[in-house]
Amino acid sequence: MASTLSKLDAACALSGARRVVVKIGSSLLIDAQTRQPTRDWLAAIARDLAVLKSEGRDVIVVSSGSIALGRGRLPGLGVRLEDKQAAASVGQSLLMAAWSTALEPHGLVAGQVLLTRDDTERRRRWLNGRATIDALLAHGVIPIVNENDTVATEEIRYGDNDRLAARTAQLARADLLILLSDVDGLYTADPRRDPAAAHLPLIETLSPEVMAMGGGANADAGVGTGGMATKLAAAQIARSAGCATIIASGQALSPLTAIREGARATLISAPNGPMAAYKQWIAGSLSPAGELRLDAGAVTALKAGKSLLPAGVTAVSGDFEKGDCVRLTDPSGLPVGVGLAAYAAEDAARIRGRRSDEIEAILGYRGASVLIHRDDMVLSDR
Ligand SMILES: Nc1ncnc2c1ncn2[C@@H]1O[C@H](COP(=O)(O)OP(=O)(O)O)[C@@H](O)[C@H]1O
Ligand SMILES: N[C@@H](CCC(=O)OP(=O)(O)O)C(=O)O
Repeated sequence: MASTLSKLDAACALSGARRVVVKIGSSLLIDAQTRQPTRDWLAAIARDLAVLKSEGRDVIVVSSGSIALGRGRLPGLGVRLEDKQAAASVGQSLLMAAWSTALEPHGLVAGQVLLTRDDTERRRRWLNGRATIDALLAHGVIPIVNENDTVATEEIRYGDNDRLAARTAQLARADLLILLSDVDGLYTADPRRDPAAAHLPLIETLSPEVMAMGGGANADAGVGTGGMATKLAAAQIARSAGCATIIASGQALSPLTAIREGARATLISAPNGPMAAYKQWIAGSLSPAGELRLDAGAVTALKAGKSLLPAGVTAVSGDFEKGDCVRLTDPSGLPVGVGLAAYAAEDAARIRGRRSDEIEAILGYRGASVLIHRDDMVLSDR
């Protein structure tokens, strides 16, 4: 009975998702013997992705494989950091070529996105990354994301693509993250070591007991980059961003179709949607670094669900960067809400009270047409 429920749950989560991030590890994409892309598997997953796109869903792929492909092309490379980075440099273009070839028969275009940890942890860069991904999706492109291994050193790495995928899901405000693995979900213990381990179809709380089932970090030293523990850590990041996670096997051809058809998998649900989680984060975890005083017209517009235009701002105070949280106040100084500024304090002060079409002439560059986008704003309940 439990497995029937699991089939419905993972399948339903996929049918209901609006924006999906699919993480694909090197072992699925690259043949261990030939060190070439697994063309049949890629062709099949491209078909799966095309189906999701044709249903109107946004799809983002997080693809590993650059280092393995680069090593295949430059077999003489050693194991030093710079050798790995050289492998990534050569392999990343091979990886993108493989993706473009696989997606082309479906009329789909692949867009390369290389991220380092700073891109999702520093809000200024985070806003830029989000805008790029949104623009790619708006043009029907499938972003193919990987870590920027050529420049990322240990201190600035995500470390594994499971976590990178969760951060990408958070950045893109996806509602579903699919981690394709060599195992069909989470078990009560490592099924390779404990044949009595039971499959868990649905996880609603990532309790310490559940987290412990993945073992410690690098529990499976020598196999990938950390086994189930990194997948659970990724699911936890996704969940706190309002994004559910499916852990499923990617070993057969067309694994996404298999999930749709009820293949066994684990669904880790998320209680709130991504937008609610994002707004909770803005309202609850960030301390405002400055203040924008609004005129009465702007206050009315915000309450009607509009974004904040520079024209409605009468004063700017504090020292904030683009992407920082700022307090919004009405003409008498009473709180209206908080939001993430699309301009730093200095530029905000220069464009306050001015029309959006004057911004470029005033600042000398074309930035956002609003000072705070409505999605990046939380109004006080008054
Ligand atoms: N509780 C668990 N449930 C399922 N798999 C587990 C568990 N604990 C450890 N594992 C191991 O994690 C492996 C999947 O992690 P990994 O090899 O990193 O996957 P991938 O290469 O697909 O990213 C499984 O093959 C399994 O041996
Ligand atoms: N960014 C690296 C992969 C990192 C990683 O987590 O790999 P994997 O365990 O195969 O998902 C690469 O492209 O080779």
